[in-house]
Amino acid sequence: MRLPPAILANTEEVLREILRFTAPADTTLSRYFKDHPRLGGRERGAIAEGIYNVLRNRAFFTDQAEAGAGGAMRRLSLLGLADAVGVDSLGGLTEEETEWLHRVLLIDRKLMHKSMRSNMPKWLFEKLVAQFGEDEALALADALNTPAPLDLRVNSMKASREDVIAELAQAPIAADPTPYAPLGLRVHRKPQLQNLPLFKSGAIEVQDEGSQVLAQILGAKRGEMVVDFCAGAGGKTLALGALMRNTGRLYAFDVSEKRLAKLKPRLARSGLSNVHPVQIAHERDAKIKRLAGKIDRVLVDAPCSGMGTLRRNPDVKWRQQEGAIAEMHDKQVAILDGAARLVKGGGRLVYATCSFLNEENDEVAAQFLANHPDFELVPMSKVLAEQKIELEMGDYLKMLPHKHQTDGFFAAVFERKPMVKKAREEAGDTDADE
Ligand SMILES: C[S@@+](CC[C@H](N)C(=O)[O-])C[C@H]1O[C@@H](n2cnc3c(N)ncnc32)[C@H](O)[C@@H]1O
Repeated sequence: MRLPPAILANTEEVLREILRFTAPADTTLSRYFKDHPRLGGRERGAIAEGIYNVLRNRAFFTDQAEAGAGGAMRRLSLLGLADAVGVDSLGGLTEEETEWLHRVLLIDRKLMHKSMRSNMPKWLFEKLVAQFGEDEALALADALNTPAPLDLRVNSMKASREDVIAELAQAPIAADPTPYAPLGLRVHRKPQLQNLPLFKSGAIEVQDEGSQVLAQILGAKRGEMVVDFCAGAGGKTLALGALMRNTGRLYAFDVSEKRLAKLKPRLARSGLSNVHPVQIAHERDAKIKRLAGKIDRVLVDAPCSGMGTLRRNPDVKWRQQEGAIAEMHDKQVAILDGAARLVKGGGRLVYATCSFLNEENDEVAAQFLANHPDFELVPMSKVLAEQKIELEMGDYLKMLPHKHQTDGFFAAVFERKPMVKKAREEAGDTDADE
């Protein structure tokens, strides 16, 4: 059955708002759907997919939509929708539009000029080419412009991976174990999960496999003191709490009250009682000082450009300004510095981002090591071997969608050298005499 012609007007309306780039696309889209309760599930799905297709392919679609009948916004919306559901599923098209859409969608995008094929702002593609070389930059751009699969993390406090696969099969939802994350599942298609008993009981959470690997490499163990310094809504906090088998103490710090509030219902579902959410004002907050030199493992999942998540948030590449990356770098260095004070001698600090840009990754790690002779790098190959994760890496973790089918993630692991009493006192450890 064809989609009603009205969804074209809906798509145009919301696309016009999203392309102003004053708010994240998913926020604008959710608000639009809330304001239009009569739109059905199928219509919502098509509008959302159409919009995301435009954001993914904006350079190519804009070029194609420049000439022709009707307004440019209508032509962009048509391209997004047709790419999502097929030309023949759209109602209310003129003959000319139908013919034009068929023609454009047949273009082999692999043969286009590289900057057009990348569908990225020029500055970003140039950074990618400088970092990866042209061939790999294009492979990465292609992967970033493809929708992400749906990954789940099994909450080991509530079920095993095998239990969940069997229960999902009853729904019936097919899922396979992920190759790297020991508790991950990759679901075929994208079914609604919110109403499944497995979800309501906290046995599963939606989480990209790369994000799961990040939590795993912190190596948090039973009974330890752990800090998730940039916990946000707690994606990694929940994974860490389960890895600690709900023992020890896990502090979930963040500057955002709103994000920490979103952690609360997830915590309730998870069954974890070892998590302590704490809102901090900044990375030098006095609440942190009290724990200086006492923590076994600290995760800094730093605020970043989010470029690694373009498969899910394709608007980020258009919203982010080149100059913001350098500012981000300075912020990341400052947060890592603040968090490092917490780590005890022999303890570990993990710096992570969901970006593939060297300025936010390798360069932050190098600067940290240069400024902190009391920390040394633990090569990622060693960390992964400890965790029995079969992934080939050098010094750092660099997960990339075209290589690992995950979002883009970076991580570096640092270990604090054993501290003598004076160093402990300087770190603010008031129990240094013990
Ligand atoms: C990448 S997000 C964290 C995502 C989260 N760890 C997860 O797995 O869902 C980065 C977080 O850092 C927080 N943040 C920003 N500045 C901070 C600071 N100075 N200290 C602590 N957290 C900060 C942001 O509010 C945001 O929630």
